[in-house]
Amino acid sequence: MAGASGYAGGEILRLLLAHPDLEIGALCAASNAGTTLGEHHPHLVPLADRRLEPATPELLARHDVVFLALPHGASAALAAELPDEVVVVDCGADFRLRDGAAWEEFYGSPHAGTWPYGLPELPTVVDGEVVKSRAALEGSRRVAVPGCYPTAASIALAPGFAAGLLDPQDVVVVAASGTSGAGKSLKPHLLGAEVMGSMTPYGVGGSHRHTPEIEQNLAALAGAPTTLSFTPTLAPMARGILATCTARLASPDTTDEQVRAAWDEVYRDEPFVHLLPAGRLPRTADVIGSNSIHVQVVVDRRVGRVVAMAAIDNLCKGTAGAAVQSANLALGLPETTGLPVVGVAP
Ligand SMILES: NC(=O)C1=CN([C@@H]2O[C@H](COP(=O)(O)OP(=O)(O)OC[C@H]3O[C@@H](n4cnc5c(N)ncnc54)[C@H](OP(=O)(O)O)[C@@H]3O)[C@@H](O)[C@H]2O)C=CC1
Ligand SMILES: CC(=O)N[C@@H](CCC(=O)OP(=O)(O)O)C(=O)O
Repeated sequence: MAGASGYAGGEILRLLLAHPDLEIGALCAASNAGTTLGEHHPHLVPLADRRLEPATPELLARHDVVFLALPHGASAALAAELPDEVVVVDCGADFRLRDGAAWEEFYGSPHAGTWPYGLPELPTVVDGEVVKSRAALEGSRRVAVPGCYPTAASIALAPGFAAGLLDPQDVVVVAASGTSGAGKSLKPHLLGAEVMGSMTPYGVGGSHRHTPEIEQNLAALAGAPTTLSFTPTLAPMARGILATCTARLASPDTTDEQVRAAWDEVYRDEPFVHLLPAGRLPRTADVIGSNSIHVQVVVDRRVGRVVAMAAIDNLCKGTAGAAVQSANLALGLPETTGLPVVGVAP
């Protein structure tokens, strides 16, 4: 694994320590190569004395599966040097977008390509048919793990687009994230004094790089371009994302029962997506430490909009859990192997 000293890398290792079929190989980093894992992740007790090594393709290529948990742009160069037969699971953004122009606009560098999208339970359209994204992950040697906000927002809204109930124009997503979403490197706006007791919007005005990723996921289902207003917000908590998403009903005649049935049909058999009983609302506190997504959907009849909400742990289902779930599919293992459905509460 590369990026072992970071937040996403640490969470992947926490999950792998409980995985019955995967053995943890080399632990790699960059500036922290030579230090022990325990200096960065004291909670990973069984691995505390393991020394971090430089992330070279030669070392990583000796593994059956390589998890890359690196800053954007660093994965593509490393992945290009790994053999085709190695399963490479990239937690970064490098291979998530299909539209190269959107990549260049939001990331400001040349587009590296597109890999199967590591959100197995997301419905998508292939050859005119709605299928789950897991189909493309089974046996794949490459996986692009989604961004954390796109995971929450896409799962919240997808059933409405899959069933043709929603208007793809004027979709609005406002989502709050814990600060671990920003990674471990020092950033002045993430100092305790800045974050504690305060919520702050950022990436406003359509500038956040997850905007085209959410649009891509929804447009695939809507069969038409989607226009999205996305506003992320920093919340004073370490983990968790709550996405509150609204979209116009395509027809005012759509009943509440039809809306609920559409969401129920898509997620009824999903082990990690839980459509909450009517009246209960998703809370980040209920999913921390788990690979679960809690979803609720209601109709705001006054304005003819659906309000779809999802809560995830950004580090688990939002990154590391999706990475391990996708690796399971790539390797032909049961998809849920080693992944917690139950969180830590209160
Ligand atoms: N945090 C989250 O909630 C989510 C994160 N992700 C994605 O996961 C990836 C990792 O994020 P996160 O763990 O938060 O980031 P961190 O900043 O916490 O960790 C980054 C890791 O990458 C290593 N690294 C940095 N540059 C290089 C390089 N050039 N070559 C090899 N290793 C390098 C660092 O090593 P060192 O310590 O030695 O510098 C560190 O281990 C990112 O792409 C992020 O977007 C995706 C979804 C959610
Ligand atoms: C709170 C916070 O800063 N969150 C990160 C998103 C983290 C993530 O999932 O995204 P990537 O994998 O695309 O980096 C951000 O807004 O940049």
